Amino acid sequence: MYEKIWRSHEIADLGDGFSLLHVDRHMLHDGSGPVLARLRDSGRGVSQPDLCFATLDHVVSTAPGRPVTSDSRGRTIASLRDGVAKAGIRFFDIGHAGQGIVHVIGPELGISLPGSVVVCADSHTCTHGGVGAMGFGIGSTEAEHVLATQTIVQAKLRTMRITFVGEPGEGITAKDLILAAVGQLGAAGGSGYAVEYAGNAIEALDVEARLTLCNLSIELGAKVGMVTPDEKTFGYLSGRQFAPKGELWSKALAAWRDLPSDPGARFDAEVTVDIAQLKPKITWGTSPAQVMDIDGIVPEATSAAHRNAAQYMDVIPGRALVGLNVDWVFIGSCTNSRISDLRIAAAIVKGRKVADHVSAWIVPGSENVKQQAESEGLDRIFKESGFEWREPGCSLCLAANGEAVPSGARAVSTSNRNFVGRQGPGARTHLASPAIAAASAIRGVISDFRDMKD
Ligand SMILES: CC(C)[C@H](C(=O)O)[C@@H](O)C(=O)O
Ligand code: SF4
Repeated sequence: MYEKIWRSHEIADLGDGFSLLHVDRHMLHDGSGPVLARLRDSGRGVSQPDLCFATLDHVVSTAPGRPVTSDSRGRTIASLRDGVAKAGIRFFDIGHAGQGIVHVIGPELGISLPGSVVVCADSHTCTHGGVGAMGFGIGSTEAEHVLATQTIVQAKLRTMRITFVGEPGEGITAKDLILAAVGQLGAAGGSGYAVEYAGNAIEALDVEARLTLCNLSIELGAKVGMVTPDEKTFGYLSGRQFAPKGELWSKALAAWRDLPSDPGARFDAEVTVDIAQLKPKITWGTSPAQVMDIDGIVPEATSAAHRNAAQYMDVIPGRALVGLNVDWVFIGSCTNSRISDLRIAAAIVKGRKVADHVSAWIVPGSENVKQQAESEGLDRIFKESGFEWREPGCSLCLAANGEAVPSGARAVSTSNRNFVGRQGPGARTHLASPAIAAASAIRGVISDFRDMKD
């Protein structure tokens, strides 16, 4: 599939493994203002503004009323607004339909399509592979090149297929599958590869779960992660705002049906992940690869890095995580902030109260997710139980917006990175699924959720 998409976008073979590729969709976020300004200052224009889509997500406040939380953030926001207005780029501003985390709105609005090349100056652009797009993160110089030419120079990646074997057990979600893969392969195990996820368990996932799965490809080191588009994908995209319509839709469908890897296709690497005995996962350390079963024990230290991670996280090798006091719970981010994630969390939270000492936030991934959740009454369920119901954005995922987990506090977070200081200086992050996060908010300690469903 990667080869097919590559070939259909290759404009020129530049030698030494590099090619010039056509870019179908360029997503911009609030880091993109300076790139637009540089392009302007160099006297060049945006070649195809219709193929660019901009939103605000990283630095905007998710508090009601959207306060501007610092002068520099205010300037960042103003710079994007100014840049997209001058370039004539479609822009989803805060408070407007369509706004949200860049990797949530791409698929949701039908901007990212099967077989398309989607780029964004953001490492989690691999997320768009959940609908069968070849999405990858680029640097800001590359983004400038894309704006000027709607093309990009890339080196072809090697291909890896990760096949999940076995039937997933009770309560296993896409987050658990991908954390298991990251744990097995390591944080650099997919480095240099475009990954295709395969197996019955992947086919059984709904489209939003496939987006969650592909989202953590970069935590494997893989720039690209994809799931074969199928009837579920087409059903999901049909009728979305920017998806093709009418005759174009029929033509697109015919092309998309040719995308799956041919039977017998050879991959540079084949990996299997056995999920027959898989348990819901949670990270104990400061890398997404430092992951364990929710009912397991923190592994014994094998290296200085391991000891440092355990020390930073204030966890003890050989002991359980379940039962450890939790101060913060964050349900959000481009990993797990879609409507299906909020429904899972709401089912656990309903009729229960968040523990008194826990600050618990729900940050919907987009305006559309927020509105859908409100139309289903999920916001009331969350608010009545003591969660904060926030505006869409990256929020506590990276703490670049005036929102942070305090130093020394322990958070259960549905995001994708648990690096030192990621959610705020000194903050301790355990990555897990929305179900584990919701259960932990209610009990006030790290919790399994499998005994909590109604
Ligand atoms: C700020 C942005 C460039 C960054 C990324 O590239 O991924 C962020 O989204 C992240 O998740 O760390
Ligand atoms: S939600 Fe987090 S991971 Fe996703 S784009 Fe925003 S900061 Fe990056």
